[in-house]
Parts: sequence; structure tokens; C-alpha cells
Amino acid sequence: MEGVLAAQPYDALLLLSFGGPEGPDDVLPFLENVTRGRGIPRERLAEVGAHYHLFGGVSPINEQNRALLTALRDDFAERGVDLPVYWGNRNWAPYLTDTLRELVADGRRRVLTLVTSAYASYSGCRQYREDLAEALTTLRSEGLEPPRVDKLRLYYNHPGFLETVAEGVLESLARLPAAERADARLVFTTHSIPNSAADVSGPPAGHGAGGAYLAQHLDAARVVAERVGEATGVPREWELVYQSRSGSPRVPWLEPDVNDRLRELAAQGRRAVVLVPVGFVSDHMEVRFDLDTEALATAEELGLLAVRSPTVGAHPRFVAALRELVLERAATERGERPERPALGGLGASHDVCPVGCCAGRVAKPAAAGVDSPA
Ligand SMILES: CC1=C(CCC(=O)O)c2cc3nc(cc4[nH]c(cc5[nH]c(cc1n2)c(C)c5CCC(=O)O)c(CCC(=O)O)c4C)C(CCC(=O)O)=C3C
Ligand SMILES: [Fe+2]
Repeated sequence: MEGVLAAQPYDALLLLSFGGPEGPDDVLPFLENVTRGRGIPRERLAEVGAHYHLFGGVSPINEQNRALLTALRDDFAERGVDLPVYWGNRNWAPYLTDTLRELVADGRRRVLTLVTSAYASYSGCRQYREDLAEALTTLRSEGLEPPRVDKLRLYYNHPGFLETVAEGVLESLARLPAAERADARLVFTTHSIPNSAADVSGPPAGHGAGGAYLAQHLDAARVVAERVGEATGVPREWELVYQSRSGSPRVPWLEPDVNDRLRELAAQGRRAVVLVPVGFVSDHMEVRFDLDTEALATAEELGLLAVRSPTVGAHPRFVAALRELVLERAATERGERPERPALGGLGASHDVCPVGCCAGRVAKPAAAGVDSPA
């Protein structure tokens, strides 16, 4: 079958994600896993713990990943792509190291990794590569021979990602009263990160202040706003704001915060906004609490009409995009020159991270890079 050949040389796809608590007793140990060595103030931990407890101590991210796993497996089966899909997390069960042991036990030798973050940054890309390198080292120390591990290129600008986001914005606009639709501003949101982390995001060759993280988000938001403008026949005003800031208040993080910005927009007489969480791939806690709970409450308090646009989640068009990315990379690894579709002005992202890509505060080995340990 065509699909069986299409995934070679890979014999497994690994969905690699953040992980989250599954009940109240998991919340504290989960937060300790997340923040180990990251210098997060205790008060912030208590605050974030309370967000999880509002949801019964259950992070929505696991359910989101289970849905994505099922959707990928169904899509692959339907298309005859014979590639088993595994799941492992950084911060909670199923833990990455356990999943890698399972891959070895199943005889998998060439693994392609799909991370549930779409953009360049330490938290969204390199840290996962470091987790992979560490897990591979652990396996070797147990006398196991780990598989070779690659990582998919960043998919923030893949047509199947941005077209799905744009479609969600159009549906969201339709939920606003007709009289407010034309003027509604698109407020794109992403995770705030320290300015110092943003500046060094992406390849060291550089993108200027804000690094690849800022450049990629601006590019993605512009593409979506333009598509929405074309579809509705009204040029659309848009901007990028930030959410979910943590860390010390003395350290500068990307601004403005979405809540502060909503206050300014209301003060300027703006009446309606669509919040577009373009920086996130699924409706996990940052979306369900920081946007759906907190930012929507801010808007309501201000008398500002606000709707939150969907994330791509397990949308069939997005799942198809992931399959296309897997087959594209497999073809590249076989020495072919597949098309590498990308919207916007930055082009398709690299397949293999260059030296120093998305540098962290401490130099650590990272898998799936040109300088990765074999
Ligand atoms: C860029 C980025 C993404 C976006 C890309 C992506 O979507 O993956 C992301 C996603 C996520 N972040 C998540 C959760 C948390 N992030 C934290 C802390 C931090 N995140 C950071 C960055 C990012 N994080 C940073 C720079 C920190 C400071 C500490 C550090 O430098 O490492 C903390 C500690 C408490 C706090 O300070 O908030 C928690 C609990 C969850 C799970 C949600 C769920 O359970 O549903 C998800 C998907
Ligand atoms: Fe985070």
C-alpha cells in the first residue's frame, strides 16, 4: 500500500506534550515537576494550583491529547499510513522516559516526534529536545539501545494550522451580534515568556528583538487576519497580546497582558473583540482558565463583547496537516525533495535545529539537532 511506504524510514510517531494532573492529589507534585529549577515564586505556584483545583484538579490537556491521538490513529488508518502513534509527556504520566522504554520493547528504531507547541521558544521547542536527550541517556544507562529520534519542523505556518485558525475566527465572528461584527478587533494571544528568552528564540542567526517567537506569531496572526478580512470583505484590525505570565515581577516578560489590553480597548470605546489563542494548539488550562475564565470575566466587567476563538485541537484539517508533515519529513529522510508548504513571509521552518537554537539559560544536550549526541 502506498501509505506503508510513505512513512518509511520512520516506524513510530511520538506525540510529546506537557502533561497535566488527573486529580486533586496530582496538582502539587505536577507543579513541582514543572517548576523544578525554574525559579517560580511560591505564591505563583499556589495561584496556579488554585486554577487546577477549580477544574477538579484535572488538567484539560490530557483529554485533549487523547483526542488528538485517536484522531491521528484514525486518520492514518483511513489513509493507509502504517505508523503507530505513541504518547509521552514532560511533566506527568505517561512520562516520556516510560514511553521510550515501550518504543524499545516494541522494537521501534526510527521515531519522529510531534510536540504540542507550534512555535520556536525554549519552552515550546528546545526544552522538549532536552527532555528527549535526557530520556535517551537514561535508557542507555539501563543497557537499552534507544531508537534514533527526530522532531517535526515547527508547524505554526503550515496551511492546515493557519487555515483552521482562520476558520475558527470566522465562526467566532458569526457568534457576535451582527451590528458588532464589522468592527470587532482580532486580539491574538500567546504565552508570555521572558523577553530574554524571546530574544534568543529560533536559530542564533537571529530575528532581532523578540526573536523567532515574536516574528513567527506576528506572521501567523497577520496571515489569519488577512484571510478573515478577505472572507468577510472587511479589512480586519488585529494585534498580538500575551497571557499566562509567571516568574518574578522584576524580570521583564512580553507585554501587554491580555487583561490590561482589554481595559485599554474598552477605554478607547472599542465594543467587541475576538480573542484568538493562536499561540496554543489545544484548549488546555492556559486557554480554559487564563482566557475563558479570567479574560472573558475582565471583558464582561468592562462591558466589552468578547468571544474566544477555538484552538485547532483535533480538527480534521489540522490532523491532516500533521499527517502531511509526517509524510513530508519521511520523504526528505529518504532523500526526496517534497514540497514544504508554508503561509506568511518566513518560509518553512528547518527540519533539524541548528546549534544554539532557542538557547536555554544553561547549556544542556538536546536531541534532534545538528549537534545532538548520537
Ligand atoms: C511558551 C509556553 C507555552 C506555549 C506552548 C505550548 O502550548 O506548549 C507553554 C505551555 C504550557 N504551559 C503549561 C503549564 C505551565 N507552565 C508554567 C510555566 C511556564 N510556562 C512557560 C512558557 C510556555 N508554556 C514559561 C516560560 C514558564 C515559566 C517557567 C519556566 O521557565 O519554565 C507553569 C508553572 C506555573 C506558572 O508559572 O504558570 C505551568 C503549570 C501547560 C499545561 C496546561 C494544562 O495543564 O492544561 C502548557 C500547555
Ligand atoms: Fe507554560
